[in-house]
Amino acid sequence: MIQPGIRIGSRASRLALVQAEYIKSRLQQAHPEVAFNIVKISTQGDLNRRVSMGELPGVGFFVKEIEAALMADEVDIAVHSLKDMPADVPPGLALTAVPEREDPRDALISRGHYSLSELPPGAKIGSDSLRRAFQIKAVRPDIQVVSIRGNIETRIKAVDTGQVDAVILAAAGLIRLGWRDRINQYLSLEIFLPPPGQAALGIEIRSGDDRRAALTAAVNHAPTHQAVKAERAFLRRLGGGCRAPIAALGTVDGAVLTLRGTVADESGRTIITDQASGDVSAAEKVGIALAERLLSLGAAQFINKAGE
Ligand SMILES: NCc1[nH]cc(CCC(=O)O)c1CC(=O)O
Repeated sequence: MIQPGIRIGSRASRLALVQAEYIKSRLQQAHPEVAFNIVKISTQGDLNRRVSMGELPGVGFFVKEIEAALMADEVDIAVHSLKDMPADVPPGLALTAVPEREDPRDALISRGHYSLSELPPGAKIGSDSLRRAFQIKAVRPDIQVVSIRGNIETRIKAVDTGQVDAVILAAAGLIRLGWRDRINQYLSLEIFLPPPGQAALGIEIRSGDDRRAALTAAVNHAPTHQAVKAERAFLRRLGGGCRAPIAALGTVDGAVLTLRGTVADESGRTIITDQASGDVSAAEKVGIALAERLLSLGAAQFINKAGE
């Protein structure tokens, strides 16, 4: 019997296609009898590239069109950068597999190959992330953080042309695009805690599609999946849609999952960090417990305000 092909939906950006190709080849290896094809979908996030990310309404604009294609049965499997996925998966869809995480750290690319501490006084760093801006201010209050638009290539070019002295990007994206040797410094996780899901991929299908769910299991990495579940439960409990910067990273050591999390108010004046541990099988409980701890430590004041 001829098996129908499986359509893998991806954004058309270079990073998204590299990620989709990687998942396609892993799936192909695990299921040689099935044909896998990549379907490119252009998203609002790509179309609005000239608009600063902070100005775009809501979260998840990179994933929405792909989810719509999934629901409309135009594709069967979606591959997303997990950190671009909203805390809640829409009804009708399911996040079934999370492959092993790439390096979760942020990375600095600078003119003159300087590290963050070596950059000259008053240097300009290009970033569109409120989280990264606060983290920079915490160690180098003299540095000017300027808004910068565009994809990863455009941001690196801004360094090469002297528009900015440095940019901070997720190491994972740079490594996946083959630019590991452009990284001048890997920033410490102590200060630059990444947002939930950084460096991880999310494999999404229509819920109830048991055949595809079974297929995607081949690319799942259980420790990463559990870590990401904790990070996303943390995000959800804090209020996924709020504008307050939220960072979280889960790590698994044997049967113990440890989650570190940070939440800042919109001005960056108050930054609250803590960690929680628990059994790896109770990942979401760890995420919720940490969120509640941060809320009781004072995050409740600015989280609630941000939603108004
Ligand atoms: N928001 C854009 C985005 N989505 C995923 C990555 C990089 C790879 C990843 O974190 O998985 C990036 C760029 C960046 O933050 O540098």
